Amino acid sequence: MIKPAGPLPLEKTGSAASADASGDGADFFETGRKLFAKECGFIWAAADAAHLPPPGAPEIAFAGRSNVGKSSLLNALTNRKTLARTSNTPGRTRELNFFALGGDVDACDLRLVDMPGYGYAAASKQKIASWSGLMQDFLRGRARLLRVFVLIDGRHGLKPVDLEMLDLLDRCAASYQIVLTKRDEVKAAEQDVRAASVVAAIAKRPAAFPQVIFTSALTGEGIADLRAAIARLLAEAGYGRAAPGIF
Ligand SMILES: Nc1nc2c(ncn2[C@@H]2O[C@H](COP(=O)(O)OP(=O)(O)OP(=O)(O)O)[C@@H](O)[C@H]2O)c(=O)[nH]1
Ligand SMILES: [Mg+2]
Repeated sequence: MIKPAGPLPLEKTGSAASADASGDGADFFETGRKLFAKECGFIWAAADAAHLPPPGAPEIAFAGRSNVGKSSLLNALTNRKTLARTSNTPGRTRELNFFALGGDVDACDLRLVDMPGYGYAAASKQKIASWSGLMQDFLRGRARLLRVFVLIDGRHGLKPVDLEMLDLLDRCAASYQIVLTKRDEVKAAEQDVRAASVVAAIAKRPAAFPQVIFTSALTGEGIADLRAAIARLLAEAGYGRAAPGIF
């Protein structure tokens, strides 16, 4: 990937994601496609740490500034229009929303967590404090949280408030990976430059995965790459192919 490769066909942009992790010729694009073709449904909402779902399936979470496109990306990944509620109004998603892929709350292949956005200008101090508390409790307490995908607006790159989020993730030792969004709004000539500057900016961060994926929920660019990266992550964590029958 996961480094975007401009005009190349999508499947070719994902060479790193599709590379064989275990020496047996695994095709993570195909595994990812199959995984995300499964049924997916909303299973849980948590407005505070006391009401998180009991641990079970592996989890990945999507974080990012308000309006960056978290809910839209979740819909694109799962090929649904209205799984997660999207909005033009920043701050729409106010709780941690859990979705189950390929099962229900008790048993599924993967839980997807849509996180409330940060950097919402109109948010009160009290709201910001409760958001930070919820984030910390969630990030520190989830043994099966495999990775947090931090969405960054591809038109702007990393903002100070994004760096604060990365600091929090580093402090919580929560593995994270940057996903650039709204690729359709960025000129082809600027895409590689934007991705390279983000890769350079996170190079020394302890919990950061060093590769970046550039996506568009609108055109679908990069979505197959992201699915492949997730399939690979699951396999490397011992789920999926390592546990026959899961997917
Ligand atoms: N052009 C373009 N617009 C997008 C893309 N993804 C999301 N958007 C738009 O960005 C706005 C915000 O999208 P959401 O998915 O609701 O953003 P969010 O990050 O979930 O926002 P909060 O829940 O408020 O934190 C909507 O108007 C979307 O249509 C994209 O890939 N390309
Ligand atoms: Mg949202």
